[in-house]
Amino acid sequence: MENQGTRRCRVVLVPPPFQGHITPMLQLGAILHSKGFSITVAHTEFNAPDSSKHPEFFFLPLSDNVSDIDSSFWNLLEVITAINVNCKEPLQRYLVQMMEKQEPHDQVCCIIYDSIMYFTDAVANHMKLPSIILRTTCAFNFVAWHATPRLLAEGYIPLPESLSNELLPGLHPLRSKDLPFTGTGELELLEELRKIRSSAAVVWNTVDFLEHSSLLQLQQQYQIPIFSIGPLHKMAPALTTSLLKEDTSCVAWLDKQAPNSVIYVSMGSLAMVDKKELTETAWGLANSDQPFLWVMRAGLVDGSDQCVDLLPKDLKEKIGERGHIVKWAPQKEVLAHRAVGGFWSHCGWNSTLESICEGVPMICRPGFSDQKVNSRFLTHIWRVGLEMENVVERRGIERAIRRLMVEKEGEEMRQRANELGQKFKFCVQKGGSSYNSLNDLEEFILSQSSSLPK
Ligand SMILES: O=c1ccn([C@@H]2O[C@H](COP(=O)(O)OP(=O)(O)O[C@H]3O[C@H](CO)[C@@H](O)[C@H](O)[C@H]3O)[C@@H](O)[C@H]2O)c(=O)[nH]1
Repeated sequence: MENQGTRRCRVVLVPPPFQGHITPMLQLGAILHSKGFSITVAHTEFNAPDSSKHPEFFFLPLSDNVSDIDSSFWNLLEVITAINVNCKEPLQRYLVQMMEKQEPHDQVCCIIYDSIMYFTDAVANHMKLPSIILRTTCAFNFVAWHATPRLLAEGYIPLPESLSNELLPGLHPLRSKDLPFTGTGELELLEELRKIRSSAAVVWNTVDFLEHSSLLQLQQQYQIPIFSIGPLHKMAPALTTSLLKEDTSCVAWLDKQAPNSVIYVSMGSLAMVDKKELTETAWGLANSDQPFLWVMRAGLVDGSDQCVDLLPKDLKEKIGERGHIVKWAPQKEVLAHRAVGGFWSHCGWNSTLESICEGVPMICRPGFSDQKVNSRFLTHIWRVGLEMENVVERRGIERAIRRLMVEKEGEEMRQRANELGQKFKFCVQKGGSSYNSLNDLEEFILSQSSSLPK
């Protein structure tokens, strides 16, 4: 179903099938819809968004043939490659059909695709449609990616252990171990992801003041407009984008806790931990004496649907009512709750933005890719997070929780997070940088549409 009304033209969105990417794309769709554009979401059948939650969009399922391959975390590169091969023909076919039937008031005026869905560029070219890329990580992540040829030449990739703590020249504050890639195996995909191809512009889920110099650097490199209109979840009207069912029981539990007392623990939708880390984290939380809310999604430990069953009985008894465990939480609501005073996070970019917006400081336990970059900025530039070292054991965890939740150091981080959160609020308000940039994006899309053949 789709609510038409009087619309300007149609924007086709192409998100990849991952929660951390579908969310910002749907948020962008909701923003553009509120500006009068019609929205089509062309998505894979694998991990498809729930169309019933978005009656204002038209959904176009693309057959991806991913069911034939192992789609587990360990195989993400193969899944991404398969999608880019398999979805091209169906998207092109659907667009041809759509454009043959389109009414003058419902012309497709541009395609916006996530960097991961890079096949879209060829489809847009074939259809003579302008395309725009949506980037869902921080801008600095791409600054680091663009430095790959130099880092390869200087021997920083593949990563020699002896250099892992060394600050990288030209990439302050990253150390070699913070690079968003670890070896040459990922370089081919990286090369695809960092290209801007024939895109007319880039939309970035970031905030200008936070990443001003990175954005300037990328702007010079790309020579096309960059619209930084984040944080998208604050720019968009409220909408549900979860692929998993949210367990809202945690909100009633939070209501019973003291202000700023709860540490929220979540590793996002992809990052995993091993059984030892799960147990050590649980002991650290149990021994910290702080109340905690923990998201143990199915698969957080590889192969386990009920991760809570992996915890020993005596540990569960010690935790008792002080810990509340769910499989998936309404995270934005949780972070905005007065009881939540800290976030133990894998530092995905959405979680990072959501936490800062609510003034919640973090314990940073990055897993892979841009998470390491985000963690470094959170801990060493914005100073709203504590870094968890690689060896995760109960005493270190207990100590980190106390530092964040009880000690002055944590209070100061909370204050800085609050100040950053306030600045974010100004950016999305009338006259703020993201607000203005969105108006520019709107004009830009309309200017692209006026040059299309009628
Ligand atoms: O119980 C939960 C846990 C998470 N979320 C939401 O899920 C999203 C998770 O996104 P993110 O924090 O970015 O983590 P990932 O799911 O790991 O996201 C992938 O995509 C991000 C954006 O490109 C990257 O920054 C990450 O490294 C990559 O793993 C956020 O919006 C959360 O609010 C919930 O709603 N409930």
